[in-house]
Amino acid sequence: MSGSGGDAGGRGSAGGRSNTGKNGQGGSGGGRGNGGPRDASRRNAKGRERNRGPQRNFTEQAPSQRSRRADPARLVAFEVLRAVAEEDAYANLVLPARIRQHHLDKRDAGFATELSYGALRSQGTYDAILARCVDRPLAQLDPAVLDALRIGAHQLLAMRVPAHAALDQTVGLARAVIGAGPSTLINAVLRKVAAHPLEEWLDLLVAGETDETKIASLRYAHPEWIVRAMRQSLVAHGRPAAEIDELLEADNAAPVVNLVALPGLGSLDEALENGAAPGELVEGSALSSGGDLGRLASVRAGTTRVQDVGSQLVARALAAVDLGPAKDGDRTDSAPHAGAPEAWLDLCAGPGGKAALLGALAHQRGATLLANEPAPHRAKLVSQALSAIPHGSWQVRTGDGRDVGAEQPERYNRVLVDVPCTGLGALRRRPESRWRRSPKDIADLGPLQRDLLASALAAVRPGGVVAYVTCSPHPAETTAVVADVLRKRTDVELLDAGAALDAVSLTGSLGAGHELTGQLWPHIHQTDAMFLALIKKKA
Ligand SMILES: C[S@@+](CC[C@H](N)C(=O)[O-])C[C@H]1O[C@@H](n2cnc3c(N)ncnc32)[C@H](O)[C@@H]1O
Repeated sequence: MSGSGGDAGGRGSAGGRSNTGKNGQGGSGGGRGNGGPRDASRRNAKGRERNRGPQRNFTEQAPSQRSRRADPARLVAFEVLRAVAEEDAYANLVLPARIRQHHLDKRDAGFATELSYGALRSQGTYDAILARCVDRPLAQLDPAVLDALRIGAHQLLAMRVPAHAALDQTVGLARAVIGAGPSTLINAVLRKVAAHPLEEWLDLLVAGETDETKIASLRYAHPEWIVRAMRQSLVAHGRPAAEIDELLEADNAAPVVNLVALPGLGSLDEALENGAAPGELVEGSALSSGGDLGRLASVRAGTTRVQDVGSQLVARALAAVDLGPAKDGDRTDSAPHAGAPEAWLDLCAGPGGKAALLGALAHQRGATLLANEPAPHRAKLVSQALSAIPHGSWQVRTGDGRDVGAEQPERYNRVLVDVPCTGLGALRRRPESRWRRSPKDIADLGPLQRDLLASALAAVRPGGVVAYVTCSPHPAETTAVVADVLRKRTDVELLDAGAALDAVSLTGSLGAGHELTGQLWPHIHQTDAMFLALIKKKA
């Protein structure tokens, strides 16, 4: 047996399998030869370290006799886990900073990414395994020790790191940054973890369990309430509950990096010449080949941007709605006169991904875009995102979107309201978020989501359209919000959002529609689980 990580570099059924190669971030297999920090001799082309021997040859040295040096890539992963736990940091923000700070090369950066993301994503499953290997409740462990154990567990169970290297290096890391005492415990516990490969551990954990939610929670490393929420979401949007395993598994895969060329401004040529593949779902998109995107001139210029295809589809669907010819009867006191260029509004714009695409589309059509965002630092990001689009066709407003409807009634032809949500549809991107969120977040966000949609409906002119968007498929954030707000009004109607998504897709049949709303899925469309409702205000 080649160690539990023998083939685990990639797939498997349990949460947190590493998918290093998939997004091109490569993962150095990290294991450094026989554990020496700079021995890359065993790494393959993707930087993974092969687990050569059939045996798990652990060193017989006592932890106290081993290296006190922390391998920089493992140190970065450890620091990321610590920052997430202690400072409520976001891994995707803190990781690049630590990689720079420790001057990691590309392979080590890939390894640190795989290790930190994997250990965070699969935390629930690893904790269940560790609980069987520690003689006290995990809550009684020093949190730093627990994070070191999670890092060790991920190397042993889900990466192509030889068991002896995973063990020696994790113990060395613990000695260097926590102390000699805990390293003995870490050594003993990780030896127990290494006794079974991941699949065997999962079988042990679920043995005798009949509750499907608990089983899926352990197998796919999601909190039980999210398993239930996602199953409920599938059914609410007309998909079989049986897809839950595929959906949860998709959450554990590293998301592909998609590019968008801003219409009329950007080009994908350079990206395609550098190995990117043309996007298959929506025009003007490409699948990045990974690596440093900053080397592409159009990315540096901001005319080609990283953006999930789901986001591209919903923005394009809003822009493509046929509003028919403007009529004089559409006019209100505050509305632009008939025949005037269209006015578009992005009510919740930060950090500006969809605003950039909408801004470019608006510019192409001679329309203008107002991008609103209340958080000043995020409003700045919106301005940066829009800066590649000729000035004069867009503006940024820093303020509460709930006020816009009253301040600027019936002014806009097209309004995007991409509301703050739980992000349950984008768990792939935020490895720690599934463990941070709680059902209370859904309840807490509900009033704001309804108020923002009401403000958007007040701001749209008769004959205009509002796109209500979330990156969560949860019915409490999607269909229930739309139903509640629409129930009170007779002046609006739902357009067929599934058909609108099809109309802007290259395939023409995404299968995302259900009862006039649209829902994209990671396991079906390889996008974030974006929800779209298109609401037209009657003329
Ligand atoms: C889901 S994000 C929008 C993502 C954005 N559309 C994009 O594609 O980059 C929601 C945004 O709503 C903002 N927000 C929060 N409260 C708001 C409010 N009261 N009015 C308007 N926007 C708000 C958040 O700061 C956040 O930037």
